[in-house]
Amino acid sequence: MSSLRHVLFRRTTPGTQQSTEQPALTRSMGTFQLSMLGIGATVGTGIFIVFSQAVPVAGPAVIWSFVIAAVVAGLTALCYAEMASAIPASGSSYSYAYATLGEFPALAVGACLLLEYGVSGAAVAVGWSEYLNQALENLFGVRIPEALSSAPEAGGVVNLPAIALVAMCTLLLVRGVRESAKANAAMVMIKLAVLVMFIVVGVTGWNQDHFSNFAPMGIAGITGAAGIIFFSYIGLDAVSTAGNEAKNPSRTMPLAIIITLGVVTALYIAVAVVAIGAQETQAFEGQEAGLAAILQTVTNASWPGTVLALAAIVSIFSVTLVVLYGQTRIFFAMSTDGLVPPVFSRVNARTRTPIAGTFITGSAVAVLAGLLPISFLAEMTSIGTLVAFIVVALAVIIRRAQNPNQPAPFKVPLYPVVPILSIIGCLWIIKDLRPVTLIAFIAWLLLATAFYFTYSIRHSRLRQAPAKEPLPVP
Ligand SMILES: NC(=[NH2+])NCCC[C@H](N)C(=O)O
Repeated sequence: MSSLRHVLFRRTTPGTQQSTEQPALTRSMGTFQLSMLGIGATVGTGIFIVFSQAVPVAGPAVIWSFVIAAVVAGLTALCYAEMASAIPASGSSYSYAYATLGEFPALAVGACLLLEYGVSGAAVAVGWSEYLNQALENLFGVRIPEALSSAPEAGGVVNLPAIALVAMCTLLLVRGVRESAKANAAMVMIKLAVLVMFIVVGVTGWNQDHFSNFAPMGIAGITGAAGIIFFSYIGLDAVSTAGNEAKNPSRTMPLAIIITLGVVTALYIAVAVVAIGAQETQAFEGQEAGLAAILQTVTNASWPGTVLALAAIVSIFSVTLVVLYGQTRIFFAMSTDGLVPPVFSRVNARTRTPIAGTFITGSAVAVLAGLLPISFLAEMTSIGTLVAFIVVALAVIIRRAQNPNQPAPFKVPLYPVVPILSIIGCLWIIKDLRPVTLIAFIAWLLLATAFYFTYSIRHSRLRQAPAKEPLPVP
């Protein structure tokens, strides 16, 4: 029994395992590209659609909901920043769990990340076809037939646009990380520009009266809406999947996480203030293209609808790209540790990308996006993400306890308040998830456990080269 425990919790320093004979990933991303990666993953469809759900719950005080959600996400972001600086590997929270908790918990976190990245990438790609159709209709008056633009569960045959989007991202990722990062940065600039445009144009419709009945649903309304809004802040952690491809990662990764947090928070809160100022509260409920409708009212023109639909297309493209990137790098990390097959860490000498692993990941995500009942899986991405967040906050505490003298270039302020509040914040959002989601999540973890005992335990790198002592964690 104690030997099984020894196996399950065996651990080592990640990032040390890249073999020297094989081609490795290259370090080409600096602070700017890494920040673009973080913003690319975070600013998605959430900010474009969240008001119709959140404003009816909180009223104009939704502004405070945005602040609260930012604080919860920010606490987590700080924990990620510390771990990214201490353990600059590519596997995000998987790698942090591997170094602090051991192999089996790390595999379970890997399963959570598969929900946060792979599955949520598919869910995001599904949303893309709707925006594509909206833009096609606005611009040319045509739509892709229902049968070819929605999955069987939604009354179609196959969701071709979703598959095409995943295919484009896959091809881009295969070409090289520098090319992908450049394309992503361009798309991020476009989506940021459109949100800034919303703020500048929207503020001209300012009406102080919209703030009069400020918090009709009180504190409960404000916190309830914060839970809904939290989704919009997910993605700050994507920076931590780039450890092996960042220049000077211990410094640039925490910096990029904090820059992402700052930019996204400032932008979201400004968008919220302007949206409330420009439109009376009652109008938000049930409003489909919320931000577009606000600008159309303010300008009395129809162009904002088209611009925002195009922005959503670009925005989702970059989310899908970054999320798919993250998934391939998480698999890369797991593969170098021997927990998933070696094909995921085979790097092509010319492109310096894990080509085969990227194609396998892309194909699986494409199938999910094109055919499967994604709405159900999408609910599970939230819990997978939140559990991964909790593990990172725990990892901060455990790492400091295990290696009190080991410096991390970035340390969370107010330790241990920040990681503890981060855990409480995540639990507080989990508590509102539906019970069925929790049950499905546990089933998913059991599946991962079965995989561990049939594959990982026998192929683990730590089995092949058993360490007498667990190596010290940096
Ligand atoms: N890693 C992820 N799960 N990214 C998707 C995050 C969604 C993004 N925050 C949005 O507002 O649309």
